[in-house]
Amino acid sequence: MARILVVDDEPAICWGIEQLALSLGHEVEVAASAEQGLQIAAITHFDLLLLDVRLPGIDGISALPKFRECLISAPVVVMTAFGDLETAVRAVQNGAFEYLLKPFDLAEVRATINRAFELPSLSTPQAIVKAGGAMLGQTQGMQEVFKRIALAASSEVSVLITGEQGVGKEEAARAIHQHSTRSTGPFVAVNVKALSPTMAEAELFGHKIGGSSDSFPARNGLLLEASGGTLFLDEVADISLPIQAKLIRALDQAEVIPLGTNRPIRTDIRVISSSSQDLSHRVHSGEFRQDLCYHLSEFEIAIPPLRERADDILLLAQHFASLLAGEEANFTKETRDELLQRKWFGNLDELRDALAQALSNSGSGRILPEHLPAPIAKQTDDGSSTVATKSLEQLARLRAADLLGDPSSEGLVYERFLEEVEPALLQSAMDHFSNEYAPAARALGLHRTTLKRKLEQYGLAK
Ligand SMILES: Nc1ncnc2c1ncn2[C@@H]1O[C@H](COP(=O)(O)OP(=O)(O)OP(=O)(O)O)[C@@H](O)[C@H]1O
Repeated sequence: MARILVVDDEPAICWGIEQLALSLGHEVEVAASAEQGLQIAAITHFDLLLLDVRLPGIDGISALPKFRECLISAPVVVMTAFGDLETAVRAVQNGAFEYLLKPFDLAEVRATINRAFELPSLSTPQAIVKAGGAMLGQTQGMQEVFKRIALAASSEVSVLITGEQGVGKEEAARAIHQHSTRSTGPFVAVNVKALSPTMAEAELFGHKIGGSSDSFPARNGLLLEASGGTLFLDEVADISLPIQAKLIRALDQAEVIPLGTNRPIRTDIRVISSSSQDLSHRVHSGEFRQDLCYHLSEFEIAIPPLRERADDILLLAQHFASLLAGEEANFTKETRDELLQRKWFGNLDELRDALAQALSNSGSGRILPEHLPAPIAKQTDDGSSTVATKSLEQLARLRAADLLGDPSSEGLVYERFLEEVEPALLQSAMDHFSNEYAPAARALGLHRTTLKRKLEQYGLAK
């Protein structure tokens, strides 16, 4: 049995947690403000504190250091409905071991209480955290990411960040570095895909040119450059097996042996990696070393694709447009609807690029749907691409905008537009029905002679 203090000004939340904790066999006291909670904590021993952020009087995070003095090593769970990266980092910095996002269900609270008493290795935050962080997100999915970034920043464990291309993996890695004790050291990002196969080893581990075999390398290599800071291995799944073997050795021993030398040099690096592929699949298929996979993924952060955090789309669109144009963009209702209904298979990269193009097409800050480029197609497993919903409509809009803006098309826009799309449709129908007019005409809903005439007109008749 443990003693739990719940500080929240919402009686219903206190009651719910109290009932749950009692059913788990714990004792509970509740307080409606930080001040009241501190008075109770000063005279009673507690094993766990559940602390709300928004409270009347002192807010929960500002009160955390005082609670820490009373509670000494007891874990603290911060509860908030207003999580952003900054809140998460401050919570961890001030001694919280986890935070719960409101609204939460009781199963989550139960799991959190149980975890608190297990005291995982990340429970002792050590970071002196810098303020700042340019990552935006108000959806549950991103709040969870912020929480995990904050936890990762407070420790030295290796981190594997997973997610589709363009979801913000590098941004997350930078945030971890920036909020960690290594923030004054270098952040060295290695784009593994871009490493030339022949030079990869030299680029990573350094090399010397000529001279005696134990002289200092002529080039330091990226691992040494990252010493004292963070090494970010972008798309780590693409590292070749021979380099994987050298890398695991370097990380295990905390030293590198530059090419052409036999003298190991000590390193002090924290590794963060990213992958848009499932690393465990690569392990199973023998393309990735299991020991390296373990070494790199002591802690994992999965960033959801943009289409699964639709409530962040407009926030991010406005953010990118302001960054690009230097002022707030004006999205019409149709544009907002269009932004919201797209799948964004290229994630934030696609959103940012689409806005850059839209701003240039619009010539002003007022962005209409036809200013946006066609959506990126989704890659299927066989490498081919399926056109994303509405991309045809978008292409049509773009082409229509071109024709409408061309004075030589005056009075001919409809005809020219049809001339561009009709042949493809007619030809597809003919191909599908092995050049037989009757079934093709039936499927198209045209008279047979009309189909024949149109095919002749476009020079497609057989
Ligand atoms: N939460 C966020 N808030 C604001 N901007 C973000 C956020 N996440 C990412 N970005 C921006 O979105 C773009 C894509 O992010 P990033 O390069 O980190 O993605 P990635 O997953 O590493 O991409 P890739 O798989 O192509 O390497 C960058 O311009 C980055 O600054």
